[in-house]
Formats: sequence, structure tokens, C-alpha cells
Amino acid sequence: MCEEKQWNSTQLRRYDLELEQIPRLYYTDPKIDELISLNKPVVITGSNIIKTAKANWTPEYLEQNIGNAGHTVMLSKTHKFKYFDESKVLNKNNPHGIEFTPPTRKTKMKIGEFMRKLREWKPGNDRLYLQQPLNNTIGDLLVRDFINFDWEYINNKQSKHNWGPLTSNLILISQEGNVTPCHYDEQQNFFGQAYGYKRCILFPPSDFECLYPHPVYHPHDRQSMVDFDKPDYTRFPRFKFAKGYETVVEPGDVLYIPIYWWHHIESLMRGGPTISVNFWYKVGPTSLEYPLKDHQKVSITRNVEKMLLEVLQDPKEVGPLLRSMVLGRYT
Ligand SMILES: CC1(C)c2ccccc2-c2ccc(C[C@@H](CC(=O)O)C(=O)C(=O)O)cc21
Ligand SMILES: [Zn+2]
Repeated sequence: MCEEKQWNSTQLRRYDLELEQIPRLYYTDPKIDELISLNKPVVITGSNIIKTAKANWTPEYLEQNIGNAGHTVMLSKTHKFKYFDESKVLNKNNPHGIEFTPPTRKTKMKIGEFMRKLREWKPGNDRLYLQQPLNNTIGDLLVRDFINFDWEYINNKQSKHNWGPLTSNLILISQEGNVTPCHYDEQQNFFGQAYGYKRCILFPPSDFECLYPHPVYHPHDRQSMVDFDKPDYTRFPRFKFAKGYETVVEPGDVLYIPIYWWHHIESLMRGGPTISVNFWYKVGPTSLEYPLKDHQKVSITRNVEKMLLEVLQDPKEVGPLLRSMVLGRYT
């Protein structure tokens, strides 16, 4: 029987993008391994990977069981939560940083205060996004749920596809309508959706030239400079050629976000709070096999930018040197 959909398209933000669907496959389907080995995204459905989270993790349950520590909560004046690396911001003990006005603020909050602020939220208030690494501060029931994830399935994928060690699991509690803007991570990611619905838009690493990442030394390193709500086609003309893939993940789904794939993730508008848990895997230094994969080329560009900054010291000199090296000679 076809389940009635729990959401409708008016809850999705509208972007000037052509989007294909990310395949949704039942967890026993061997095509899942084919896609993962090709570093392509896939939604794994019907599995027990995060079954206990799907069964138990409601906002009320987390309020009771996530633990009594202060949790990291991001605050934003807009619906966008654009990540930035604090270590790259100019400040007294970082003379090489660059001028930067952080778009979000980090604070610590007990879960009760966070949930109250969500319930009492009004337009004009800061929006909230809670993230909590699964560590020894979380409550016993959450530890039990975490232990009862289907680790046999997860570890089988990790070893079959030569992922490195699991580096962290983040629990994410988002306010409805929040957006994590388009960025890539240097880790393989099993993105589990426990409660509520999230729309995920992904682009392959080969779309690097259409998504204009900030310079590597910028606090918004790895984040796209393009504002999806209002793209500046003069500065970013190739954005119109970006070829995206999308899906709306529902409770129990696990989306495989391949390393270096761009992803924009939004909690559906008017869909209530959402709860996700991700699994990040660091990959060791891979030997370069030819022809190089697209994500390896992105990694090479990062090394060039880092080396140039190191030797030039002044961030403002990196662009001009690259330009003089390339214009008229390689273009
Ligand atoms: C935006 C936020 C809260 C944040 C602020 C400051 C530092 C880190 C982070 C951070 C890290 C991961 C996510 C989860 C997910 C995006 C999503 O689900 O919204 C994602 O990108 C991934 O799993 O790779 C979200 C965040
Ligand atoms: Zn990410």
C-alpha cells in the first residue's frame, strides 16, 4: 500500500535549480553497495540502522534523556546556519585571520531552555539549532538506543567500502525551517533521520566550478559562496549549470552523503522540530590512482591553496599570484 505522504511541496523552499531524485533503495538491495562504491548518494530505507532512534527519539523523549549538560546551540538571525571555522577568523591571537562578521552565534543551553525557546519562538527571535556529540554526557536511555543501532550493518558497510574509523556521531535538533547551506565535508557520512522531515539537495564534487567555495583560508572554507535564496549570477554565472539531486528523508531513513559531495539540508517549513543523527568517517590518505577521481582533484586544489597561503603569508596575495600564473598561460 502506498503510505500517504506526511508533507507537501509548499513546505519546501524554492530554488532556481534542476533537481533529480536521489534513489531510495530497500536496505537489502545490492545496488546500495554499487552506489556507495561509486561514491554516489543513496537513501537506505527500511533498515534497523537507527531503528531505536526512529522508535524513541521525539523532542519530549530527548528533553527527558539527552542529559543535563549544557549543549551547543547555534543562534541565527535568519533561517540559514552557515558554518564557519572560528580558528580562521581574524582576532588578537590570529593575525593571519581575515575580516569576517560571523552569521551565527554559538551558545550553551540546557535542553529544557532550548525546548522552551523552540515552543515560544516568534518571527524576529533568533532561530535555534542544537548539536550534541554522542558522548558520555548523554543519558542512559540514549546510550542504550545508540548501542542498539544496527552496528553489524553499519560496520559491514564501513569495512566493505574501506572507510576509515568512525570519528563522531552528532545528534542534531533543528527548529522547523532551518537551513544548513550548501557545503562539503571531508568525511564519508551516514546521515540518519530520526524524527521529522529534512529536504537534502546534493551536488557531485565535479560541480566545484558551479558552486564557488570560499577560499580554503576563509572561515567559510568548504561552504559555497552562492546564496541559494538569491543567487548572484554576475559573480557566480556557472551556478545555473549546477546539476543537483534531492530527496526528503523521513524517520528511519539513512542518506549516504559521499565524501566531498556538496549538500544543502533544510528542515521542512511548518513541519515542527527535526532530529537527525549522523555518522562521520575520516578516510586515511588514499593512494592516488589514475585517472584521478573528482574529489581527489578538489583535495589537490585545497593543498595548493594552503601551500600558497603558507608561503605568501598574506591572504590577499594568493588570488593575484594564481591569476598571474594562469591567465594567458593556462586559459
Ligand atoms: C549547522 C550545524 C548545526 C552546525 C553549526 C556549527 C558547527 C557545525 C554544524 C553542523 C554540522 C553538521 C550538521 C548536520 C548536517 C546538516 C543538517 O542536517 O542541517 C550536515 O551538514 C552533515 O551531517 O554533514 C549541522 C550543523
Ligand atoms: Zn555537512
